[in-house]
Amino acid sequence: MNTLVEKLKSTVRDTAATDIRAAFAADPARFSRYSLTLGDFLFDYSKCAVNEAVLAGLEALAKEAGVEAKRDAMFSGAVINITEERAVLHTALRNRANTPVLVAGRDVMPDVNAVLDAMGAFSDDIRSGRLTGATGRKITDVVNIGIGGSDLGPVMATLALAPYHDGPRLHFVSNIDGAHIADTLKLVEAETTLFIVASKTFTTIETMTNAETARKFVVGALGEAAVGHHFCAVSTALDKVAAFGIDEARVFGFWDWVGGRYSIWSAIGLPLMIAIGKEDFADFLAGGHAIDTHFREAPVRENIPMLLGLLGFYHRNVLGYPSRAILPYDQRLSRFPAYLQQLDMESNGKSVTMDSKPVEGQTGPVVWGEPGTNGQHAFYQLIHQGTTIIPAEFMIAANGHEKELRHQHELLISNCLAQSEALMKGRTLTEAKAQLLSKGMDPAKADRIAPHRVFPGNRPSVTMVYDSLTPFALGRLIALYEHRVFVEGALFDINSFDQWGVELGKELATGLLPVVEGKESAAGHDSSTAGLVAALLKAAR
Ligand SMILES: O=P(O)(O)OC[C@H]1O[C@H](O)[C@H](O)[C@@H](O)[C@@H]1O
Repeated sequence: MNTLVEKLKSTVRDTAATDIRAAFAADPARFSRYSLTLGDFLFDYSKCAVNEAVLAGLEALAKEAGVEAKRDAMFSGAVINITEERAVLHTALRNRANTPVLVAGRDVMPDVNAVLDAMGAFSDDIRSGRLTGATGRKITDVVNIGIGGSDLGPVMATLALAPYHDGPRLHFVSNIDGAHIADTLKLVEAETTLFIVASKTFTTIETMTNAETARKFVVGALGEAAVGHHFCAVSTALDKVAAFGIDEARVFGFWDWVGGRYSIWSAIGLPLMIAIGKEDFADFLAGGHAIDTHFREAPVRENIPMLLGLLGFYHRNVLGYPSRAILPYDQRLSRFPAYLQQLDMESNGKSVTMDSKPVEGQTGPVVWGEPGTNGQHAFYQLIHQGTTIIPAEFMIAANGHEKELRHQHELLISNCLAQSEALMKGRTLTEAKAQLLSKGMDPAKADRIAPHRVFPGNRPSVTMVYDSLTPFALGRLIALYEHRVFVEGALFDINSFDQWGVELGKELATGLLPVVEGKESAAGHDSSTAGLVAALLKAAR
């Protein structure tokens, strides 16, 4: 692998691959050469530092890392999450072809379909008012209590699909900060609210604590007997749910082969289904399935998730770029960067190989972003002129949902395209100076100012275009990123499906609680931690 990476570095130098501007000037067919379509989805990677030699090098890397074989192992239900000894089969949840998917020799599709049917029936009942609160009033508000993978997906997708939202209002509580649930409870009435307690493990302290607070809210307003009418749960730990007192008929299960950050397709998607209805939810699943089929079948050079993953690896390990920006020109995708932070950084923020050795080279980059055009007025300065090169990933719909505001959508499109063009083209010193002189500036001043107005250019980006942000398009986009993360993890030779890095902080927080409560001394903690505890206790009222 290392030899191939080194070879690719020389290829980049020898072929001047990073001079993207020159590559465009030399090849009028560059866009058609380095873009792909899948239905109404267009993936343009021509503004990256690639050429035939680089792509051949990346293909060789994929071969050496056995990416295709690893992909096939995932889809076939192999235990690829080796530290937790689990298969990785979120793809089964959106397997609309309904072909058998075997886990330890048993087809899981009947169970998947049974839960989907149960979710559909429950969601229909809530949306139609057949299922009411304890006093017979219709449910008008649903509060999802969950965190991480049990929150970010539903939050992101519900916002993304706002034009399809015709069910009850949705609210999301995740943070242990009492402000989150307190502010949310002010917006709802106990009589007309359904709480979904969403937790894969049903042990997560934030979720369990917020659920208890919600329970008190319901009991305080309507009495203990009302709890059954106002709560339901989503979990893999059915025994623990029973202990919380939620009726079995209101528990929607999923399985240990669904990772938290890959669980939007499972019963964790229940709030989304209640918002948009089961038919639109099925379209969302179908979008994910379309990408699965493409990922499994298309050869590497025509495979969008494969190329996106290879480009990610290339940017990180060959060109040395430490982060990537996710820039949706789609206001309703405003939580997509946050969603991808968990998907990508929790999956690929690792330092140990599948053979339990330290990784050589770099693993996952820092992932961040904001919707355009807001970002343009904030951090794009650094992307254009800073000393760090940040590959940008733009996404834009051909059509907004607001037909009457087409003019605004045209402005949005022109801004999106202008940014990637500016990043690639840049502005030379000569151009900058000529522009100032043409405005009548005196030459000495122009000499002084022009360097500040230079844009280096050759800054890479990909652009993804889709017809409009439908449930299908959203499902496709999420699955595309899931598989890109898979491809990068396969190239890094790490386990993308565990998350031990979140454990230490949790353990220490548990140990610190009695200290913060003033029940135990801070002895044994470092002086900073002890000093901070003392200051907070002193100020506590
Ligand atoms: O769904 P839960 O079991 O409550 O877990 C919620 C989240 O917490 C954990 O700390 C993990 O880092 C996440 O991957 C997970 O999504």
